[in-house]
Amino acid sequence: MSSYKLTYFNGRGRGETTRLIFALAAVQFEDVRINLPDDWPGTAKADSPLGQLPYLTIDGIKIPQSSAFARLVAKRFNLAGSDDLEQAKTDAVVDTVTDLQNAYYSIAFKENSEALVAKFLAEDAISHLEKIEKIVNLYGTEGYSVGSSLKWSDLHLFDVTSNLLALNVNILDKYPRIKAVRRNVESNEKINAYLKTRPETRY
Ligand SMILES: N[C@@H](CCC(=O)N[C@@H](CS)C(=O)NCC(=O)O)C(=O)O
Repeated sequence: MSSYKLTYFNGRGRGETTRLIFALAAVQFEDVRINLPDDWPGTAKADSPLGQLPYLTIDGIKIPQSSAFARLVAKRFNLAGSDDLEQAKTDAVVDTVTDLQNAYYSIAFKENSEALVAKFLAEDAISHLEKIEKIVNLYGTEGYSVGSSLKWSDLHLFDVTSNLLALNVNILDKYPRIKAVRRNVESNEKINAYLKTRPETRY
């Protein structure tokens, strides 16, 4: 059995999808949370492979880039798709969700950004949500983004759309497929238990 250590800031951010994969697979991992500003940059930055977080240390080997290591872990625990075609569909959903994640991060940390956030919610976020609804409709069944079992794409969708719901509780009302995936993820027993005990953070 491999050992896993996730190093990230004390937030959900680009680390939470992997935490959710571990929770769903019921796999133990070390959850190292770097505190800002005290512990960053300093030695934590120097220790990271690319001067960024997150990274995952697997049996002593550090892997940067959140999608790369989330995909690896998902593959190991059968949450990445059952054949290469289903894996590609799952990756396509993940990438479509990551486009939204990147757009969200481009506005989330700006100071005095009320106007920017309002514009994002009215325009950019909607355009991304429409694409996500479309691809989930294309590849998934009710409650699943791909096929008919939970995959890491569902977990990624769940976490990233939570950021939008925190800004506008009604933002998903026009996206029934996205909402069904969220309900399915949230009602999973292992995920539900994890959500109740994880640290509460804004992002
Ligand atoms: N493509 C990378 C992006 C990593 C990234 O942008 N990390 C940010 C936090 S989410 C970071 O480390 N910022 C601090 C810094 O660059 O000093 C990934 O997905 O892991």
